[in-house]
Amino acid sequence: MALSGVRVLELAGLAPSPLCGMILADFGAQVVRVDRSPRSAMNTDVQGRGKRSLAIDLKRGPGAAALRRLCLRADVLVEPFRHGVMEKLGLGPKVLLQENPKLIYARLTGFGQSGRYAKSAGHDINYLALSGVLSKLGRKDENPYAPVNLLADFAGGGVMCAMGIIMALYERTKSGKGQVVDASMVEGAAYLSSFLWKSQNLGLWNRFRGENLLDSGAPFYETYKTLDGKFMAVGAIEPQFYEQLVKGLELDLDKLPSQLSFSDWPEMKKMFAAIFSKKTQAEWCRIFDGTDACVTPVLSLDEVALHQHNKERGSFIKNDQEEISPRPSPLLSRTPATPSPRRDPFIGEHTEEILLEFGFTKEEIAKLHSEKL
Ligand SMILES: C[C@H](CCC[C@H](C)C(=O)SCCNC(=O)CCNC(=O)[C@H](O)C(C)(C)COP(=O)(O)OP(=O)(O)OC[C@H]1O[C@@H](n2cnc3c(N)ncnc32)[C@H](O)[C@@H]1OP(=O)(O)O)[C@H]1CC[C@H]2[C@@H]3[C@H](O)C[C@@H]4C[C@H](O)CC[C@]4(C)[C@H]3C[C@H](O)[C@]12C
Repeated sequence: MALSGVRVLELAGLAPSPLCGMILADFGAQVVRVDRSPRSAMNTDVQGRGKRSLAIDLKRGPGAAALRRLCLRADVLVEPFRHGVMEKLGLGPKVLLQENPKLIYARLTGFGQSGRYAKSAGHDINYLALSGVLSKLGRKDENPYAPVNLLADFAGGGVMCAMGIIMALYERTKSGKGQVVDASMVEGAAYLSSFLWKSQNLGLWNRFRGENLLDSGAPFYETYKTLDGKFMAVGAIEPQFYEQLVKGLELDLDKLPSQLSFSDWPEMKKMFAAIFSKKTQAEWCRIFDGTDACVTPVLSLDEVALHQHNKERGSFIKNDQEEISPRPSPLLSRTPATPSPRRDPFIGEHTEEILLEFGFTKEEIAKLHSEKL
């Protein structure tokens, strides 16, 4: 796999860094999640696929020293704590990069390693708010709406951090040197929304929230409820696709206001909603499947793996515990990801095995155990 042979130490975090570690593991990296001792923490990492777990108390000297030893043989360290925590543990980048100059030291935070909020707590919604993106999300006359914790935690955090790590790994093949990856979720969310910034002068966003082309303002870029209480997603932006949407709705294009007549959008949305409410989701699929009307069923998590298109591509996979989840993406033709089918690791499940692999003797391991580290 693309990342075979890459050794990653992922210090256990809440949600973003576990996704980063899982992506690296799915594409072949050996990921060791460094957990707090089993006695004190409940495992909340639901993205533990393909990882092994080592539990060690970093707050005590020998525990931090053990992590420093592990870092000597690691390619990547991912730390999910607020700014300054690792320095407090004596595990900051100055120390670890001094001891292993090839180490890629990834720091996944909400606000970054500098700036007045660097030491503040926060969650996805806070980062999304500070990025400016949240101000653009939500329906007309409603409060801004954060789409679960997908945009800052995962897209702007876990995925962006994994990308930074992989870029640093590639750069290291030329320079032979590691570096610090300062992944701020505020900046990650802002960066992935560059389109919002760059398209300001295209007239896409110059109306209030929820009144624009792509933010539920337009009748042809919206979801509509069907007779059976499900939904259809409509994305017929271009005139040639919009024409097929209108045909599928059995409307006469010539009798409708112009597609881009903003002032008519609210009335057109009501008309479309009334029409969509007359048929079931399955009936609308029979009308629109195979056309370029850009109309698709809004599938639940229970339905996605059964949808013909997703089945044909194998877009969703099952592990040994019969749990369904998305197949890693993107699909590399020659070296695809092979996600582990095994259950996620228990906290500390592989402590001894990992320490042995990283050069600790059985006596040293016994000592760490005896000192309850
Ligand atoms: C599932 C819920 C989360 C959903 C995602 C949510 C929406 C997010 O946005 S997650 C993104 C959060 N932000 C970041 O990750 C940015 C960077 N990180 C931070 O800013 C901070 O880490 C923080 C704000 C997230 C948390 O701050 P905190 O003060 O807790 O920690 P830090 O300052 O970073 O310091 C870490 C300290 O830990 C010490 N440490 C670390 N490793 C070790 C070790 N191996 N040994 C010893 N010590 C270690 C380190 O030294 C630091 O110590 P000091 O502080 O003394 O310096 C989940 C959201 C809330 C969860 C629930 C909640 O936690 C309560 C229960 C907890 C229980 O254990 C499990 C069940 C819970 C109900 C739990 C369930 C879910 O996980 C949540 C709902």
